[in-house]
Amino acid sequence: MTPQSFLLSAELADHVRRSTDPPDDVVADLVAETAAMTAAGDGRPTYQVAPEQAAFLTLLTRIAGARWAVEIGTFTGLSALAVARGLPEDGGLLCLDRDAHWTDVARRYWARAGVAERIELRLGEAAELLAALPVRPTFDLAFVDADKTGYAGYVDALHPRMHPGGLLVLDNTLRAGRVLDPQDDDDRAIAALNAALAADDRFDTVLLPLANGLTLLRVR
Ligand SMILES: C[S@@+](CC[C@H](N)C(=O)[O-])C[C@H]1O[C@@H](n2cnc3c(N)ncnc32)[C@H](O)[C@@H]1O
Repeated sequence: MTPQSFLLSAELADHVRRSTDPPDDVVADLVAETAAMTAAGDGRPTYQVAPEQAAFLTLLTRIAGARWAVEIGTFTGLSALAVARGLPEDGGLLCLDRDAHWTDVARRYWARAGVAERIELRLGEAAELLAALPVRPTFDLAFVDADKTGYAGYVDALHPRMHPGGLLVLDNTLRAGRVLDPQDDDDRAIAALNAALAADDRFDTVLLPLANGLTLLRVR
C-alpha cells in the first residue's frame, strides 16, 4: 500500500484515513495479506493503492456513471475491487496485468467481495493486450497503474477506446515529488507526460495531489 502521501505529515495522513469511509473486512484483509507478502519480498509495499484512494476510486466510478471500465496494472486487486464496487450490476471491468501469481490473490478477494462476475482478467503485456482490443469507444473509465514508461503509450491506446466524456485516471503522477528532479527513467517519463498532458487538447486535465499524485483526464 502507498504508506501515506508524501505531501502529508503522519498525523494528517491518519486524519485523512479517519475522515474517509473505513475499509470493510474484505479490504482490510486484502491490505493485510498484501502487506505480509510484500514484507516477505513478494512485490513492493508501495504497489497497492492507499485505502483512501480505493474509496476515492469507488466514488469516482459512481460520479462518472461508468458502466464499462478498464484497468492497467492490477497486482493483488485492491484498485480493481474499488472500481468494480462503483459499477452497476450489469457493468464490467477488464483488468490487464502480466503477473498470474499476484492476480490469483486478486481473484480470491474479488470472489469474496461478490464482484468477480463483473471483472475479466487478461494476462500479458499491457501494450499488446490493449492493441488487441477493438478500436472503438468502449470504456467509460480507465485506471492506469503499471510501468511508468508505458503510460504515454497507454494513454494513446486508450483514447480511441474511450467514450466521449470518459475518464482516464493515472496513478503516481507526482513520483513522491521527483517529477521536479527526476532520478530515473520512470521519473523522467512521468515528468514529460505531465507536461505533454497539460497541453493535450484531447482531454480536460487535472493533476490531483492525492496519494502519490492522481491525474484525471476527461475525454473531450
Ligand atoms: C503498482 S502495481 C498495481 C497496483 C494495483 N493497482 C493495486 O491497487 O493493488 C503494478 C502492476 O502492473 C503490472 N505491470 C507492470 N508492467 C506491466 C506491463 N508492461 N504489462 C502488464 N502488466 C504490467 C505488474 O505486474 C503489477 O501487478
